[in-house]
Amino acid sequence: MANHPHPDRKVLARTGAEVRDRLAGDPAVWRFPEERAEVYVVDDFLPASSCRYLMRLIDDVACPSCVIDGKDWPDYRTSYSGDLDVRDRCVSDLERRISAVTGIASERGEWAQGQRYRRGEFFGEHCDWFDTASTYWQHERRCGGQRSWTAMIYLNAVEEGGTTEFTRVTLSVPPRAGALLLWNNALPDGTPNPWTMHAARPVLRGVKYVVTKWFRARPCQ
Ligand SMILES: O=C(O)CCC(=O)C(=O)O
Ligand SMILES: [Fe+2]
Repeated sequence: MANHPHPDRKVLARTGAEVRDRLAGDPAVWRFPEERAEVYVVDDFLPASSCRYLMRLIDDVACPSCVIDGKDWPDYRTSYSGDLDVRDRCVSDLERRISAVTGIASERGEWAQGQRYRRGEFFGEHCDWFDTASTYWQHERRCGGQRSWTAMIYLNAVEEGGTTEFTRVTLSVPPRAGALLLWNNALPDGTPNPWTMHAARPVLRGVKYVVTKWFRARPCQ
């Protein structure tokens, strides 16, 4: 299997179809009109009180963000971030809400990560799926494998900047408090989707808070 270029292809294709069907049947979910990438939004996903609480929690746990292979990528992700403890009631409620929409059990995801961008901070262009030719893959393949879907919740609106931009398709998403942004990192056949390349543009005025949950092909906690 290690020699296969797309080791989790079958399960990612199946997960993609299951989640796609589920989202199509949910009137609260809206898909961006873009064939090449499956990107969805759910407005008013999280109540304002939870957003406020999670922003304070992120302030408590946030440390300078890292990227996989971070030493090769200085100044690529300048935000602050930290894992959110699922023993917190608000965090577990958020995890439950994400699983209710996607149908994916939270154990098939990494720990939810809170992220804060202050003025000038950003996350450079990247895809969330793993490069299976890299050395870090030897670790990731044993703990959950390839990334499947990404769920990201905006906790606040930003005065200026801080959009999430899918750079290979014409799609720019401004932060809206309580909105969930969801996308499939795989193509329908389960291989990595290069059209999901995205970036968090620099915050120009205000502060931006998000929570990200990256799902995997297999349980990883
Ligand atoms: O903050 C954003 O808008 C994007 C964050 C992101 O790309 C990620 O968490 O993988
Ligand atoms: Fe990302």
